[in-house]
Amino acid sequence: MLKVRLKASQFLATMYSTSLQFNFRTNPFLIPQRRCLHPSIGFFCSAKASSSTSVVLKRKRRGLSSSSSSSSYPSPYFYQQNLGYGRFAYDECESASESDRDTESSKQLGESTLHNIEEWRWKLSMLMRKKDDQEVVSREKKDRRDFEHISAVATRMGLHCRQYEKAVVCSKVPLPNYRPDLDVKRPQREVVLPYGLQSRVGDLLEAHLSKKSTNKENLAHNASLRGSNGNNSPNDKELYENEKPFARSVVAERILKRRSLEMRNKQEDWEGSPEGQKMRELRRNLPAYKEREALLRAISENQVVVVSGETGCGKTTQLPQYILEAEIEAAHGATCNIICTQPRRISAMAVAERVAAERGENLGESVGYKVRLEGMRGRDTRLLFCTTGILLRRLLVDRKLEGVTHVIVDEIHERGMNEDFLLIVLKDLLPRRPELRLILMSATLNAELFSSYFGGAPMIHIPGFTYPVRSHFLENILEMTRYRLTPYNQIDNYGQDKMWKMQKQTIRKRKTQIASDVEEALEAADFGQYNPLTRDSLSCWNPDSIGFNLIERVLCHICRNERPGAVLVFMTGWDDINSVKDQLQAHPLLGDPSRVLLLSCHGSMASAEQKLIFDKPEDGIRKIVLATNMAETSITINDVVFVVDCGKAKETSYDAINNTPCLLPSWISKASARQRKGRAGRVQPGECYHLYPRCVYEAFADYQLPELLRTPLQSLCLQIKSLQLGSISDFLSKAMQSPEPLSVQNAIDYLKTIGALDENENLTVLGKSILNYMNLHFLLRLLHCYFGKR
Ligand SMILES: Nc1ncnc2c1ncn2[C@@H]1O[C@H](COP(=O)(O)OP(=O)(O)OP(=O)(O)O)[C@@H](O)[C@H]1O
Repeated sequence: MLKVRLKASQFLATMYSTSLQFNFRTNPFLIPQRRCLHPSIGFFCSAKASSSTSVVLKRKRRGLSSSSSSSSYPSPYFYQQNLGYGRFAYDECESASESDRDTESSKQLGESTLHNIEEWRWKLSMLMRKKDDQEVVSREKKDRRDFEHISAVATRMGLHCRQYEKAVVCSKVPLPNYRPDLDVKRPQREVVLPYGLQSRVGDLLEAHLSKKSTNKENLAHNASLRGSNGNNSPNDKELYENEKPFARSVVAERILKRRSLEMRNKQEDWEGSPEGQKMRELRRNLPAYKEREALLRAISENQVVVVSGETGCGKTTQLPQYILEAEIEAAHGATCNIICTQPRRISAMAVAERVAAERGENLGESVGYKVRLEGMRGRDTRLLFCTTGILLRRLLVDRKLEGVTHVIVDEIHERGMNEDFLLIVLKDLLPRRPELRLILMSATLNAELFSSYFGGAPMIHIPGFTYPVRSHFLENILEMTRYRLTPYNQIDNYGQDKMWKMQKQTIRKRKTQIASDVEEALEAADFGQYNPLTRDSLSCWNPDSIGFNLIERVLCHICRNERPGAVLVFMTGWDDINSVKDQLQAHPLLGDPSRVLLLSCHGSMASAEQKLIFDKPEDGIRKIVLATNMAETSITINDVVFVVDCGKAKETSYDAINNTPCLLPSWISKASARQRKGRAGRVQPGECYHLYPRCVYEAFADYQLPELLRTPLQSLCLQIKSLQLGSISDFLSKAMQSPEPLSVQNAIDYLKTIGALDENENLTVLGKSILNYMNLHFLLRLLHCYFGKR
């Protein structure tokens, strides 16, 4: 017994170190739908208004008339609508790679913490400029002096500013004494209804209302008949009961037909308008357009189609739109229901926004999105962009995806855990839903693998299109910048956390296969054609460091010598981003807010903050975005001309020495490097600076190993049981690339030995506690992120 307990506690410790990974990435189902964790954690209590730092409410875009609010405070209805309460049923967990958030630097006693007043000025001037936006909400910790500072800036700009407990609001309209949406003591909570129930209630209500009016007409008609024919006609009850099934289906049909025709008229109006024609012209220039008919034909003739499209070809923004347009043209707009999954929140939101704009609509009309804690979807939304986790969560309560006509899974080449899980579940579903269409989209050319998994599904390839993007590898960068690498200028400075991070840098040195390949490639490389300084530098290049100083030098080079345009820097995680940002802020050029706007983009940031990366800075200011691999796929930042790629991303792997799983930076794949490069050149020519030599790039794997194969199996098995996906080995054997059966069996045996699974492979109380413990750790981590405490 003692032995078992000991093992269980060891296991818990192991889980503790990895729980974030599994809660976020692998198990979107585990997060309770009730999201209010603690009254003081505003961002968990509601949707939009709950972002941790700033939120911009868009009034007009959500269909509120501007007249109702030009001078007065918005009604509670406004907040109800704008905050998205009760509108969406599904929630999603955050991916681990996006969630490793570090603490904010601690405050100095008695000193104002408002180190980012320039950022505030910029945010407020953006607010002034955007006529659709009404206010900025910040939940960062502030004291009275900070508030006064912000309030003074806002007042000078003619804005209204108020503090509601921990939140500060700057608004174009006068603010009330009390804001229910910012009340952390009595937070408004989202009422979560399962999707199926929501739509059933909607349909029943609609049918009921239409039937009521039909019945009224019939009753009037019968009354007149009775008046003339005496008592020979059927009584009212009989009439009502006989009519019921007939009326319901006919009424529903009529409503759907009417809506479909309305959608078609609206689409035709837009296509005929000058703006619509201009947009059409732009869209026609994308390579996907040439394949439009072939794609639509393949989709109508086959249940599964695999589309491989290189970066910039238009697969993400165009293909879902082609299906929607075709359905609307065929007057089936109101009956189609297309779901397109994206691996990340930011891409789901940004793509939905772009597609809505291409259709001349506001978000929430025919195109919407749903991501963790927020979304925008209306009655007529027929094309919904959501994260993979959201769809998985829906599948848990709506196993047949009732009403859904098309599922599009984008960026499947990334082979994240959620995507692989989703494919197993969808493959199971297809025979039970023969009319459902599944379209798999991959950015790169590994379509055969997916096609054979789905029984030889047809493949369509779309060539990519980007404006020319020049690649510069480390050797060229060193020549260009004349920067000299020494053993001493490659130690990344993580500020306060230096000791801890230094240990982490040592851990990085433990060799993985790819690290050995990189070393071999470096040994075999011949840099003979480069000048001696460059050769010296290359000989002491440290592949284990991210290279903060080199990044600084490259950014300086771009700012001083290159044409205007934003820079997107790919880092590995929140800790790197923060440390580099601190370093850059201390630099005379890069830290000068009148010349450089420094922004970060990371998975644990609020969506409103993430979206700032799409805004254009003022003329003469260069935008530099420090992002994780979350900005790698599907998004287009219009003004990005330069990409800086550190060549690494965080991924789960085993620390073989401690025998614990961990999330550590490792080399990316060639596919990822191409995707990173592809973020430049989407609307104009660009440059990509890879901070590693070309020979290292050649040593990269073509694709990253699927997360399913990198993830520790014990926790994976527990996840499968908690999701009620049947026998663990049966489920895993259905994966596109399943783990070794022996390893699966060992993991199951281990879980049985410690008592997490019983003899029949059911979760025991201990197993459930482990999962809850993992959730608890997840919550602690969130609290830690929110309050900035270690
Ligand atoms: N927000 C935007 N603003 C301007 N142009 C855009 C925007 N979004 C997309 N585009 C244009 O549409 C093209 C296709 O974008 P899309 O996201 O569909 O590409 P993709 O084929 O999915 O590539 P990737 O997988 O690399 O994201 C872009 O290269 C760009 O020219």
